[in-house]
Amino acid sequence: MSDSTEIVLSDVSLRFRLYQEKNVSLKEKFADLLKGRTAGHSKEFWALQQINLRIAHGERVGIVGHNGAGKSTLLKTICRIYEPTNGSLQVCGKVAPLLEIGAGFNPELSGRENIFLNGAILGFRKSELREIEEEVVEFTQLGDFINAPVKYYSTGMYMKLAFAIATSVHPEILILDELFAGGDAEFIDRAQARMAKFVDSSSILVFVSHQESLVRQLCNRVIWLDHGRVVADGPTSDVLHRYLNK
Ligand SMILES: Nc1ncnc2c1ncn2[C@@H]1O[C@H](COP(=O)(O)OP(=O)(O)OP(=O)(O)O)[C@@H](O)[C@H]1O
Repeated sequence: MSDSTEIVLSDVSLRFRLYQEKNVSLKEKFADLLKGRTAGHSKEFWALQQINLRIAHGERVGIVGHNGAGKSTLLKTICRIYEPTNGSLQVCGKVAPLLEIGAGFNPELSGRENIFLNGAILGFRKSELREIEEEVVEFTQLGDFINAPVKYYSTGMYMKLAFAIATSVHPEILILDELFAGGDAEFIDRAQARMAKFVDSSSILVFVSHQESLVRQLCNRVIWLDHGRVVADGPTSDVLHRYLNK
């Protein structure tokens, strides 16, 4: 694992266009046409605004903020699912995103087959995946369900499999969104222990959560987002203290 693993965002802003359903009269349509405006009304919305961040090797970063603050959008931008509208992004290191349960899974394939599919999407070779296959199966504790199509899995079962894959292939950068939502208490305990091991291998972790205790436990740095802007960035206890007493 290289020491140069890092994520750098320079002045990153991201704009969404919200298309609005609106009943437009024939007269308005005609006026739009004459003025050269296209049909359909859109409103611009800046989900991220001038974000400057450097996340270095060994950092475990928690992202906190109100609903709609831009946390998931920030993760998706780091994973290159969204292209910044302005600014630039540099990511050095292999990224394993664990963003939406079931993303990168084929519902018709079994859990075991999805280890290979999901692993390949994460950029790992078949031989590397064969080495981790049994360990992943064991961690999920899915029993015979591992050979059943994942379309029959519950949310919690999906999550066990997705989490086990993402944390067994030893990515340099692990990106997690609300990781433990839907998991049972026993799984959460085992997942946290596994996570601590992953974090000890000194990669980068970027973790979005509304669960203060998890952020406190896993992260050594916290970024507080508010309406798409960074309002605080620093040691976990300092930023959480400010965030919780806002
Ligand atoms: N694809 C999209 N198109 C348009 N708007 C979007 C899109 N994705 C997110 N948004 C909007 O961008 C804003 C930020 O959303 P985001 O999901 O990043 O928030 P969040 O901080 O993760 O919220 P939560 O804590 O509720 O998960 C919200 O207002 C959301 O409605």
